Amino acid sequence: MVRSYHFAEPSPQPGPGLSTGCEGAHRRASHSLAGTPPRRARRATLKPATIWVVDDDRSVRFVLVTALREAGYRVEDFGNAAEALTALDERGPPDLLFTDVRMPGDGGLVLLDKLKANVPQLPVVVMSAYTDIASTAGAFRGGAHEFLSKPFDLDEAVALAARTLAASATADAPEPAPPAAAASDALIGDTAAMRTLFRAIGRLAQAPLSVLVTGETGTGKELVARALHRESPRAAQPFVALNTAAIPAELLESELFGHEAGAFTGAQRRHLGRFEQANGGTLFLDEIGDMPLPLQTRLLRVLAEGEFFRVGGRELIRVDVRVVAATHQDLEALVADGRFRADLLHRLDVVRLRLPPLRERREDVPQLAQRFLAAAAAKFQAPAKRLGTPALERLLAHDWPGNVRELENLCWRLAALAPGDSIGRAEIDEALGAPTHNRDTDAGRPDAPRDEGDWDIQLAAWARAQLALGCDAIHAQARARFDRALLEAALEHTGGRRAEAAARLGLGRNTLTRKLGPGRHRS
Ligand SMILES: Nc1ncnc2c1ncn2[C@@H]1O[C@H](COP(=O)(O)OP(=O)(O)OP(=O)(O)O)[C@@H](O)[C@H]1O
Repeated sequence: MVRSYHFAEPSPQPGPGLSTGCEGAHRRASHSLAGTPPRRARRATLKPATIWVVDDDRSVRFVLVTALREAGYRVEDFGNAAEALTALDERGPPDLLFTDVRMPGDGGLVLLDKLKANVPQLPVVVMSAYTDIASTAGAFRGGAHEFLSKPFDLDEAVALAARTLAASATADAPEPAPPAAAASDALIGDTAAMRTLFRAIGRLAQAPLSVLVTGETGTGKELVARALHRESPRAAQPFVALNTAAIPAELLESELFGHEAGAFTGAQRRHLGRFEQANGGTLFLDEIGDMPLPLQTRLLRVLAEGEFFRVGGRELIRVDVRVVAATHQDLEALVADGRFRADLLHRLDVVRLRLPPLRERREDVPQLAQRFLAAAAAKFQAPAKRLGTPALERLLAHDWPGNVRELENLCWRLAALAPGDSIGRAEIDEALGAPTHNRDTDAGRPDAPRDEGDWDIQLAAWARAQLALGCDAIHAQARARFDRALLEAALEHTGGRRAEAAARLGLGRNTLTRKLGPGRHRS
């Protein structure tokens, strides 16, 4: 059984660009410890490991401390960083420390810094409800052993404690990486898949490994590559991107490796290739699946040896470049077809990051749309347009084949073209190129474009919008609207005659009266 706790997690907060249309939106605040206790982590004969939990949220402390104690650890908890540091002076370090990031006084990252300065070997798990790249990368850069997104599954937290303690018993203290350049975090997402991705980026940014980013077009592969660079020790060096599919095959070699003057017709001057331009930094090779086979062979050699000749050159050039490759194609299928070298795939694919399509993380749509509308408004020096609930429902129902890029383009179009400050459903329909539905003018038209069978699709879209906006108890809301729609249609059909309306609906008259509630005229 999975044990979990839930508490006030920052859900995408409706900001100035969004209206919620949701009366009952509130943050959840409950926790539960019910469930099977995990196996005891230490045998009774061994001295149990000591774990400290630092968090200003009493309920988080309570559930985590209880779960860790149940697992056999000696656990102490502290409401702030200063208390933990005092205890460190008095009693020496624990074997493992969990700390929250945002706390009154010194935050968790400051505590992490102080701990790493005094007891570098102490493994620290950083916990936060804010799983963006700035937070995860900041934690790993500061020397965190692991990043735990709140709310977390308690069994997972206990298992993480066991793993960390086991690893720290054998490992040397990790070298804290030098601070990377501060930068704004452009990747938006609050779904579980994106949080997992942000944690992976935060961790991978510190490691000099090749990364293969996969995902459909427009899912943000280049943004991921930029974030990996920005948060890495290479941040002060260049980030150079090359879209393999956009360059004619015959020019690609010289684009990558450069050429000497006179190397081929038209090569009047020496040209430094992208590898040289990226020296010390990161080279992003987009659409790697489109690279011609002969060039794949050359790339493989360069990646293996770290050196190459410019086209037409005799000087051996050595570079230190981290390569991040991306593709929307199935590289394994290309390998099977003989169109991609298996050994190159293995070299590029040391770590793979998969970006989910937007339709698999629709809950991120409101936040993304809000960000894009705000960016467009800033550019146009105009107030940001707002998305009404029907518009949001329509956005949530769309499948986004072009992913985030399609949403971004749509928002810019709306910001430029939609009349008025509030964007309605019809404008989204129009911008998406779908037939325009207008409740007022379409109602009653026999040829109304609204498909009679699509109300369940619209209901699903409404539910997604409400959930994305943080509304609770939406079943009751939906049922009330469902009943109202049926009752009103039936009463309209029977000219207001309740008995007949009830019969046509297959309801008892009393049930219909109850559902109509007080204040309805009797017929
Ligand atoms: N998570 C995100 N948060 C904010 N903006 C995003 C996000 N993902 C993508 N974008 C925006 O969407 C657009 C497309 O992103 P990007 O170019 O990184 O996608 P891609 O997967 O590399 O696309 P392609 O495969 O077509 O090259 C960019 O303008 C980018 O800023």
